[in-house]
Amino acid sequence: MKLIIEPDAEHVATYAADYIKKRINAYGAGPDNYFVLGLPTGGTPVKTYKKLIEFVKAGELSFKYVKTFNMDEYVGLPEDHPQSYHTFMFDNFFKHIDINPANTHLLDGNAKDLTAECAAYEERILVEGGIELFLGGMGNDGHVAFNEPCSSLASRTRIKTLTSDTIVTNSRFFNNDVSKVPKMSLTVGVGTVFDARDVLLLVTGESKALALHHCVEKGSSHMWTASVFQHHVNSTIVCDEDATMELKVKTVKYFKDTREIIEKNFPGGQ
Ligand SMILES: N[C@@H]1[C@@H](O)[C@H](O)[C@@H](COP(=O)(O)O)O[C@@H]1O
Repeated sequence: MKLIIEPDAEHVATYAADYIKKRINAYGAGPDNYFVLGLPTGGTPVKTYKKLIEFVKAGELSFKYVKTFNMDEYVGLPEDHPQSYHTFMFDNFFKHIDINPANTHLLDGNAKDLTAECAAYEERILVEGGIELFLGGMGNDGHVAFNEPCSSLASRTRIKTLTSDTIVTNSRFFNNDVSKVPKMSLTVGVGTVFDARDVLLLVTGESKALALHHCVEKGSSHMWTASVFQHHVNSTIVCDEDATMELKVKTVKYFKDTREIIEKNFPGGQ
């Protein structure tokens, strides 16, 4: 697992958007070769989406041959609810770029058979050849997608009950009224994200510092599900300085030095 430390959230977004642009452009996507991109919701990726939109408007990037799979969705929230992840993705990203809506995939939290919906989602990802790059965020408790603490690190797409911590945290999007936050979600599993050929997680702000410490400096554990990416051959966390507050000075120095040496001498190295 690589750790890239940027000064602030704006630079994290710049790094992430540049990374995604380079990966898509280098892939040589075309009608017979779609780039499959996994996407998150949450406050953290919004700045990255803005920068990707700017690239599309400037003609530097196209989503014509990109297919997307979102990480998760609330159960029982109407698709057109202002806080559904369907609405979030459309408003913050899809409506501004040149993607064919048929190529965007989100779990249906109102499906009659939620278990079948999850199985079909896994199947769809396989049919598309797997996910090339999964962009993600991280919860304050180190969760990835809605894989709350104690989720199996091998889990697949499924129904997941939210912890009270996540419900309270997400109540900021529901007028701070916890009673309005759905208690269940559909989410890709930790294993589903792990299967992506490339994983890029964005972590900003001091509220994520303890989670970052556990995911980078402690052992991999189902208590901090994003820690599993320690075992991934091609995973990167991009964080800001505020998120490093709980890391050892030695760890921060190592990753900063490594980055400098690599960028100078071995571009593309680990
Ligand atoms: N399901 C989402 C996650 O995918 C996201 O990473 C997390 C953190 O969100 P934020 O970026 O707003 O801190 O929130 C929710 O739990």
